[in-house]
Amino acid sequence: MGDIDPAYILPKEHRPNFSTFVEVDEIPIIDLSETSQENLISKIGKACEKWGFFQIINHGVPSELITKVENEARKFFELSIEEKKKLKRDAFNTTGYHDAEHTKTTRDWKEVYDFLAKDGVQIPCSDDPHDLELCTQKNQWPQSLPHFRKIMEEYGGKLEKLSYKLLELILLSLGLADGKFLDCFKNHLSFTRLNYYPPCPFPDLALGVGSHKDPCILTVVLQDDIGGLQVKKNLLGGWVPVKPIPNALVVNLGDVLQVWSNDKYDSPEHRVVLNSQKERFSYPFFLFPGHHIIVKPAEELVSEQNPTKYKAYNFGKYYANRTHADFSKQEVEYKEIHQYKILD
Ligand SMILES: O=C(O)CCC(=O)C(=O)O
Ligand SMILES: [Fe+2]
Repeated sequence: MGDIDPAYILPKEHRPNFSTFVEVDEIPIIDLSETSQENLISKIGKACEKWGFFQIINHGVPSELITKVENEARKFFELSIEEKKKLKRDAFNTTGYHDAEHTKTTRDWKEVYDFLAKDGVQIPCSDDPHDLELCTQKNQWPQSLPHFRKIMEEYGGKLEKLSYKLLELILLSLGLADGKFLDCFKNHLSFTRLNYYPPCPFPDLALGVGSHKDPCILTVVLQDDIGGLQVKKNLLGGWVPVKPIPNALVVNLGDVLQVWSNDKYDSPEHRVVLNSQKERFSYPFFLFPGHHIIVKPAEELVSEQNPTKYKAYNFGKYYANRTHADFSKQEVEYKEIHQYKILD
């Protein structure tokens, strides 16, 4: 990555201004081994309402497994570009390797590898509401790394289970039944991602991931000790770093929870800033519903005084729109959740 490819250069107003990061360590840390379920739900509810972001400790993902994931991920990204491109993702099969993801209209300075929790699930092939064709998604594993698949499947499985537990607690914090939305997970599109952010010679012009809201239900991320993830907090005047804490996992809410909660909770904007000297790795798990799901506010949270704030939308079509926008600098920005908002 020598000469600056203009695809990476952000519009001026979106460039990171390294002098305006707000150093507060207020993003809540929640201990999942807390014995009082009531306290736990209350802490999670407060964190969701104020930040939409929190870190969890004592989450039950073994540190030996985390070390193995880190080693395998490093080996994967060190493979030759030809090897990695054998697993290249395309607009119709969204799993595997990709080095040209775009957030909004700018290319991200990163390489990714994605694998689904449920191999072989289907998503709509396009976002055209009249096109009913479905595309089958197949995981693509690197043949030259004999332990990679087993380790990654174990990690993905642990994060999936943890995500259900977090969702239950979040639903309880909203006063909803913990089993609500269970029917969403038949053929769900959840996936694990390995992110590799190489050192960047122009960290003031580009981002590892541009400012975005996750389109999923919630995200659980393991990050290394380099730092770079930031959450937007207008009240504090800008971008707040999500500080790496050894053995913690970062949790953030996605757009689906924003809609289900009828705006009681927000899916926060976040981004990843780059480092000119050091590479960074992170390993998120994104909890998604199945493509057939219609997303709309929970009826228990809608009343005459608090009417529904969103038009219902088909998750699969929304997802297909996002997936296709990942590939190029497009004229039209991808769909975002505010476009479904019912304006008063
Ligand atoms: O690298 C990270 O810490 C988070 C990346 C992220 O926000 C994403 O992949 O959606
Ligand atoms: Fe994200």
